[in-house]
Amino acid sequence: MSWLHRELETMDPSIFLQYSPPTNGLPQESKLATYMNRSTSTPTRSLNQALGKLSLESSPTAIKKVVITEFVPMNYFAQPAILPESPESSSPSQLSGVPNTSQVHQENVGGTTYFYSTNSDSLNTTGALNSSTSIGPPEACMSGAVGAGAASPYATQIYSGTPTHIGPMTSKSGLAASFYMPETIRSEIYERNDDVFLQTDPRQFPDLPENVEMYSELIPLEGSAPHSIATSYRALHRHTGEQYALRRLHSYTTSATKRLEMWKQIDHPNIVRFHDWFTTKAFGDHSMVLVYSYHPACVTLMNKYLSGGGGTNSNDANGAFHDPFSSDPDAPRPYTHQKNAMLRAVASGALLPEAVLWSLLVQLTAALRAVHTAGLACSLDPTKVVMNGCRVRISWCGAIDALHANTNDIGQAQQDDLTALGRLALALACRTIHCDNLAASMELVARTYSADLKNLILYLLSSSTARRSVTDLMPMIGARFYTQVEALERRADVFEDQLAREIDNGRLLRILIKLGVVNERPELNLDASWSETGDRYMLKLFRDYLFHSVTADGRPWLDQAHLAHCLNQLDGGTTARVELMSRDEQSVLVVSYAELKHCLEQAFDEVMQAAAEGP
Ligand SMILES: Nc1ncnc2c1ncn2[C@@H]1O[C@H](COP(=O)(O)OP(=O)(O)OP(=O)(O)O)[C@@H](O)[C@H]1O
Repeated sequence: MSWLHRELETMDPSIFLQYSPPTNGLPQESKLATYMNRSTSTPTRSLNQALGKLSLESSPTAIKKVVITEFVPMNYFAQPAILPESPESSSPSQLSGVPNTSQVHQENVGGTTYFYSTNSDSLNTTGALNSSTSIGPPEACMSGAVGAGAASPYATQIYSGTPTHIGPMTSKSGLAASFYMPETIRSEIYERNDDVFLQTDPRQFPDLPENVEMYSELIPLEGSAPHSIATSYRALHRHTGEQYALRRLHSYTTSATKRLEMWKQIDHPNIVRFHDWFTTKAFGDHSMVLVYSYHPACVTLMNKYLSGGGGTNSNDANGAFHDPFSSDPDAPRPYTHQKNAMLRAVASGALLPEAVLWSLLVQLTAALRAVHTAGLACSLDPTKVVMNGCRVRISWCGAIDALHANTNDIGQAQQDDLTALGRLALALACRTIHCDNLAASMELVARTYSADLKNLILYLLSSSTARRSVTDLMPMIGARFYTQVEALERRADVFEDQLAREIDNGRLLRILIKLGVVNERPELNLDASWSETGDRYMLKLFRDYLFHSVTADGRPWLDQAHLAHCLNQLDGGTTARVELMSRDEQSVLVVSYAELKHCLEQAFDEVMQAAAEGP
């Protein structure tokens, strides 16, 4: 039986097709013919000329009954290496090289007909490449960056692997562990996503107003203690859909908002951004609401390092030291208890590595520097410093200024900030806020940490009348500043690597979506000129090759690396060739990925146009 008949037998979906006389030897209803006729840039004429020389074993009848066979995947995976050599006799054109003619030749190997197209390289792949990055119209895609150069990077788009300077990242301790271990970064991102996507149902808080100015879906922030002065909420901006943190000052309002205006100008990576304020009666009183950026999965320094976060062991999941007195922070503590708490922290290995302490201090001094330079002060407090990941931010800045509008002495408030930083540094070093006995606490610091850390704390806590400044801390921080910068650079490297992977994933997803959209659309299946013909037929065979390959003994052949490799080749529209076998295994088309990509773009555009046409 000739390949032509075998093609006809598998043709789908019409039961009876009116026979059209062959044009140059190729019947028009043949899937191959419809593919080869699909555009002027394809080798229609050459193919038809080549096929015109074929001698058919039998002539088709006037009306051909088409048998629809059930698909059985039998397109055994074949490496390009096993493709037959280009037959010298069947075509004057070359298989490889840079062809400038549109020619097709064929060869029959063991009853299977191989069709070679030699013009695929001359397809205008650049345009197709650029549009492939998007599943929408070209202007909506992010292809600007890749389309700009003459040689598109997509032309060789295969995943480049992890750069050698990134890995291997074996387990590390101290700053490295929390700053740039990929697993740590990944778990931080999951935590944030959990916070954003696994949202608490606002209906759990029926007492809260549905809308407060431009904000809705108010949820009290986890951990916020209900009291009469202030409450914190997470809320959604009704227009932008973005999340914000709201700080409501109960039954309070002020017209002295000069400092709040100044806070609005401060944009610093270690300060939670203050955006706006407004007054409202939505809560049933006359409240003032301050609006801040929302940082998902935040935890206060107090909860993370100083109060044990409710953990039952001396070390909780965050590595926080559990102080048995923390349930009652106001309880008086005898000296021995303080010292014992610190010694237990030492014994249980709960003390923070010095590099982590310096990282926190560098970030906090950077924040204080920005605040003080702007002529403001922020009342540093471990319950008002939040962390997510390894980033520290001072939260609710400006709330004190709203409450004590313009009355407090900024110079004194800045000195208080430095003292508060000293207390915080000491508390972090001892893993407890109960460091009232300065001598005992400093003894522990001196025993465990460097002299620089001890001097920094002593400087900040000194009661001399000399005016202290945050810039004086720089010599004490010294070269540790470089450690922080280096850690951040390493972190940026890890992010870049992860981003490169995500970009690749995005590309492959887009191309998979396109293939899925185009292949065997049920609503167009009744149209014989669509799913089984033209560009779509090639894509269908490619889909079979990609996902339905089987081993020689008929088992599914699965190799995800091969899948990703082929999809990358398709997205890149490379000149590499792939052999696509018809489902009856009697015909094989040898096409380049550039040609397949062209088919995909055309077919996808058709679907897009059909979708845009409307009823
Ligand atoms: N900008 C922010 N984005 C996201 N979460 C935040 C932000 N600022 C603070 N948080 C989190 O909100 C929670 C509550 O903070 P809040 O300061 O209201 O707590 P609180 O201990 O009740 O303080 P107060 O008694 O002063 O109200 C904390 O767990 C903190 O991590």
